[in-house]
Amino acid sequence: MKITDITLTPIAFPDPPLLNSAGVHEPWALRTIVEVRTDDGLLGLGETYGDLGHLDRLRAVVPGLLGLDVYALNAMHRSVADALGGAVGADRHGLTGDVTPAGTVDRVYSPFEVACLDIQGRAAGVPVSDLLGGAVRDRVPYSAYLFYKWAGHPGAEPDEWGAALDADGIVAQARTLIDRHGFGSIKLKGGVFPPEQEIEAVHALRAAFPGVPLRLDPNAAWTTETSLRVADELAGVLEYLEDPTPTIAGMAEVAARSPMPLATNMCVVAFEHLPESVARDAVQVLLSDHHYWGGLSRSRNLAAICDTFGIGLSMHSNSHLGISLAGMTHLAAATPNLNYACDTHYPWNAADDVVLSGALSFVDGAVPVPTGPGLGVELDRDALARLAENYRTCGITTRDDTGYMRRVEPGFEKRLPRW
Ligand SMILES: O=C([O-])[C@@H](O)[C@@H](O)[C@H](O)[C@@H](O)C(=O)[O-]
Ligand SMILES: [Mg+2]
Repeated sequence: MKITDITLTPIAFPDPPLLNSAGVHEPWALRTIVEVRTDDGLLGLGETYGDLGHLDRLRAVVPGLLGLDVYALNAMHRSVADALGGAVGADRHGLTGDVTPAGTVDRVYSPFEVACLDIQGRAAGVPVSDLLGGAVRDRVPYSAYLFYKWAGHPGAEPDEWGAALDADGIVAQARTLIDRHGFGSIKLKGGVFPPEQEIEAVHALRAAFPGVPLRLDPNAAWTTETSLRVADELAGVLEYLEDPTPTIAGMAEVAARSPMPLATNMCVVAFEHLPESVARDAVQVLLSDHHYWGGLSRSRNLAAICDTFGIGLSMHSNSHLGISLAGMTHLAAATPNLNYACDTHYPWNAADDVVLSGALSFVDGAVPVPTGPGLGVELDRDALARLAENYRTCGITTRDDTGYMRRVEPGFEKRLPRW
């Protein structure tokens, strides 16, 4: 089954003004939809970042992939590495740490690997989870991913979610997400307000949702001292504290005295970061993400490393649509040691999905693992055309949370740590 054609379609879909330590989400989120076709007429799908630099790198590797067999994943990885020639992608799409040349290869390779696994599954008549070793669960739990947010984008009408700028707003947002989707655990994106306010919000969540596992993620907004103070105040309340402070060294310092496990999707984001992190016991829970850990198979390698070193495994997300959610769900289903509910931004963006509805849904806070061949999702061609037109007209080519925030608050600085 040789690859005969690859189509890359950059898309944009509406995104609410979600706040984080870097700034605020712009009105449009970008992705790239990857379609891989074979000589026997099969089609496989992938989804990845849409930032222009990444899109250019995707385009640059396509010629080397044409003609390869969809089973030749090692050759594909090699071909991507050769075509990139050591290039490093500057990461502007959101708080996922330092990008290295090897990490850049993994980011660019990922959507092609997913598309080839989709094709392999379709050819064999089995779901992608079977290709990854077989599902060990038939439903994948996700967490309610809460964000401080404005009522709407500046100059626009309030959106359906309304404002969440204090503890009451955060509890109300959690209630909406849990009522709609049944989530059984909660993650709060922090790093937006001084730590005291975010501690208050976590306590309010604990009071409103007793027994529900809680996480807080300030995306490296705190010094090590502040991190330890917050950790002490939230001892027994959080299941883990995510990226309180920058760097492996900083995380190790906090981890040595923290009463709860520390998690990351910022200081360990490529295989070459693992030896130091393991040696210093900087991170007790790793957030995997097939979009930058090199696709689904290499994410399973990561899971094996975590298993070996006794590191817990969770899953990270950025703004995404259904092809990504399908990939995340197959991977989580086939990863025995993925023992935390996964993150997903999907509820914030699902209204504008690019796949036909029906294949993916949240039932009691979990996505039932698709059982159809491949990823189990089909492209909605009308939606793809609409979202591609959004991309052409929205005026955004690279995610820039900080620049957008500065237009509203000219003095805003992305300073990590800030408190
Ligand atoms: O979407 C966001 O604003 C998040 O802050 C995202 O960019 C992060 O990468 C992410 O979700 C995280 O867990 O750090
Ligand atoms: Mg995080």
